[in-house]
Amino acid sequence: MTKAFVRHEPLFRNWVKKLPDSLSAYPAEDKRYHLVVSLACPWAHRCLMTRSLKGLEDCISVSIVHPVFARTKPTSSTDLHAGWQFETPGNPPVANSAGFGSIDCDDVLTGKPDPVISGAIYVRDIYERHMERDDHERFTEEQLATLKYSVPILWCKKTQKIVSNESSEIIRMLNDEFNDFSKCPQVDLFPPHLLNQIESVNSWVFTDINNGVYKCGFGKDQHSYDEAIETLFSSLDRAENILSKSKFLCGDTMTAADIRLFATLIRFDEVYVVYFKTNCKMIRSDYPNLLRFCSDIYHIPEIKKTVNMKHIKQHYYTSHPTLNYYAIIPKGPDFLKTLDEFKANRQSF
Ligand SMILES: N[C@@H](CCC(=O)N[C@@H](CS)C(=O)NCC(=O)O)C(=O)O
Repeated sequence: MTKAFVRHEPLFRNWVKKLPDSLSAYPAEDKRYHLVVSLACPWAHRCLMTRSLKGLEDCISVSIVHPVFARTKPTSSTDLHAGWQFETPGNPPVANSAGFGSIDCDDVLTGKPDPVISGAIYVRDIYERHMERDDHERFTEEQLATLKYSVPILWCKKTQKIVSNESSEIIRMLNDEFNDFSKCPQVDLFPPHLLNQIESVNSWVFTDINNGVYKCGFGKDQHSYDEAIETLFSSLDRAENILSKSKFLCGDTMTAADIRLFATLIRFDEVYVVYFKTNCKMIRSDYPNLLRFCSDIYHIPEIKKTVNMKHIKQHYYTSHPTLNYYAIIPKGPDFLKTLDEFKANRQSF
């Protein structure tokens, strides 16, 4: 059996469609849909960035989970699953699933139980709620056995079901289908003339970089790591080269391809270099064009408000006891300060 990290296929792949195209169960409507996210998760972050850029905050509500994975059946002696939990601001700090660390319940959390999906204490509860309805019939035993209780989730308040748990499809829906309710319908992260180019960039950025860092971090043998790290850095070099010639990955316009790369790069120096052992080069010292790209995107106000480095570090460094048993969170290197300094230095010329 392979010891390489294998990402599980998401199981919920329904589409929200705008009226009048929509004969589907999920027509685009104001305030009908809800996102469940972690501010730490790069896949959820794509959705938050798209929601913010499109001005969909009033249309699509959000629940924010606590950054630390917890036992989701804490009274069971056989079910040791650990995953996302909801928490209430001001509650006592939370330890990791091995009992170490002390992570505060800060003000950005949206409450336990979740105020929108009533009774949900864990993200797992949302999946189980959905499964209790009729849908599990269409999943195979194997799919159910490997089901991940992942975020992001796009939830339908009307049917009380999961619409989608695939971020690449959620961002497409948020971009295309909600323009009637968007404060910025003119923002288009998938402009028609760039669609082929976006898809072609996404294919290697996803495999080698977005997922590539996870392959480095979660592979279970040297060979898997060695392969993943080679591919990761040759693709980062490739992105660096593209961004030495153009502002964004597909030219002068920021597209979904940039949002997807940014979600990994903003976590790179703070987390992946240490935690996933991706330490051949750092963005801040070795990749001037990736650094410039990160600074440009981070300083867009709609993006900046979606970046929560505290949750990012708290989540990764405490949630996998096999990687960091005592849940100690490293102090450096303050990548956001580097981005602010980069911007200030550029402006002073
Ligand atoms: N295909 C999913 C993947 C999402 C994903 O992997 N989310 C991680 C957090 S970064 C998760 O929720 N993992 C739950 C777990 O490992 O139990 C997407 O892109 O939406």
